[in-house]
Amino acid sequence: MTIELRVLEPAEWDTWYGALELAFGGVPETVGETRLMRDLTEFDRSVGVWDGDECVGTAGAFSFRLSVPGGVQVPAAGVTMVSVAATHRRRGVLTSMMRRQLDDVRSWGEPLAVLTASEPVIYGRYGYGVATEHLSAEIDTSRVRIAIPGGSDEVRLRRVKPDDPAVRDACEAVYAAEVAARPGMLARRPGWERHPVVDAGKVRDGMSALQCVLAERDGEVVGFTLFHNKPEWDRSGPKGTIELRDLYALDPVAYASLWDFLFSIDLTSAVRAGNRPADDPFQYLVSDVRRCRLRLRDSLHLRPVEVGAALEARTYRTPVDVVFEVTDAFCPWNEGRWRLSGDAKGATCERTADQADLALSVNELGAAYLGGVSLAALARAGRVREIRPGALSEASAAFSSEIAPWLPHGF
Ligand SMILES: CC(=O)SCCNC(=O)CCNC(=O)[C@H](O)C(C)(C)COP(=O)(O)OP(=O)(O)OC[C@H]1O[C@@H](n2cnc3c(N)ncnc32)[C@H](O)[C@@H]1OP(=O)(O)O
Repeated sequence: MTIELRVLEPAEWDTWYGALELAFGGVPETVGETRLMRDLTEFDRSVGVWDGDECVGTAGAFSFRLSVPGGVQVPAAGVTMVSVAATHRRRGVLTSMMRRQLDDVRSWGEPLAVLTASEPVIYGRYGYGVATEHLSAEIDTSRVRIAIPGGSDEVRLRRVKPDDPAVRDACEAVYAAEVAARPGMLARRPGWERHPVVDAGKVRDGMSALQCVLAERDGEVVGFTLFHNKPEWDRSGPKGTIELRDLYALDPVAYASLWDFLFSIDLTSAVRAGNRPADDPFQYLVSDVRRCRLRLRDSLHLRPVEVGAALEARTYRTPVDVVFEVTDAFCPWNEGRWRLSGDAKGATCERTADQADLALSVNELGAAYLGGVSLAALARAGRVREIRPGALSEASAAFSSEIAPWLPHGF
């Protein structure tokens, strides 16, 4: 039987998605999740690998716009729904899909490809670097208190229905303000506003349906939180947990007020947060950071598909003029020397025959791209080589970001 890789047809979606679910263990998603993924699938950007009429490989790409340092939203392929059947693994099926996909992304003119990995070991070979981390926390709210800056009396907290269209609009406006400020976030495309409120099967684990509380000042929505409550009891009494899904606010007072609300819900003694920015301010407001059990994990993996266009698309915190010698075995069109000249206003990045100042692979460029991983730290790990003395600290300062890059949700 011949193996065929081809673009996905809408009529094939159920079989294709069934193959994906099976590769992830075979536990079906909720109806809401499946419907959302069906609606969000971009068929002409998805491929299936077929062994006869059996789907043995899946991969898709969303046409995202990713916020980068400087606030520009850059076209980026959001690599998603990647799987290979257990019967066909380790025969190069994934590599064939990644080859096709990166060639496609290049032809679509998107300078970046991004993904979240089921296992971080998979994607380095295709040129991805870990560009963002996320912070998780398990906070003992029976012991930990949160400090609220003055002015909280002006913030009104109001419980609302999370899927009310007016509520969604107000929350999306708060989200959009954050996208402009923080690299790594995705500008919302039509349909994606359903993502934060889709029923993700948490209810099965004994959790409440999604709950939403708005923070308002003078009648304007200035923040919101989405969460589940998981009530539990033992012989000494209640010990429920708040499972945080989202929390955004436009100012520090609204932000702290929402956290304080979550900390003080009766019959609960813990807040669990699975995906917060690495520099989330709550860490600096709590009375006992050790009892917050903080942990960092890799999140967004980023690949410059066109090195020149990618480096030109962002701005640089301090002036920079360096020549990179780039290696890229999987996408050799990026190999060679590139001169990057830029500052906080803009940048150019062009091929050059000049001497190289720094040598690195495309993985390190991807890791450093959003400003969350420093080139200097990568050099100390032996992954960036300084050729011209001074070039490392110049480039490292220029690439850095004042605010930690963060991807708030998977895709
Ligand atoms: C963006 C996303 O959607 S992430 C989700 C990824 N999907 C999953 O995790 C679902 C379960 N796993 C799978 O479906 C498959 O095992 C995949 C997709 C991870 C790998 O597919 P395969 O077709 O087996 O990969 P392929 O044969 O092309 O492997 C290429 C190389 O990567 C290595 N590799 C692939 N997957 C893994 C892994 N999970 N762990 C370690 N090495 C791996 C292979 O050993 C091979 O190495 P080599 O070139 O040195 O021989």
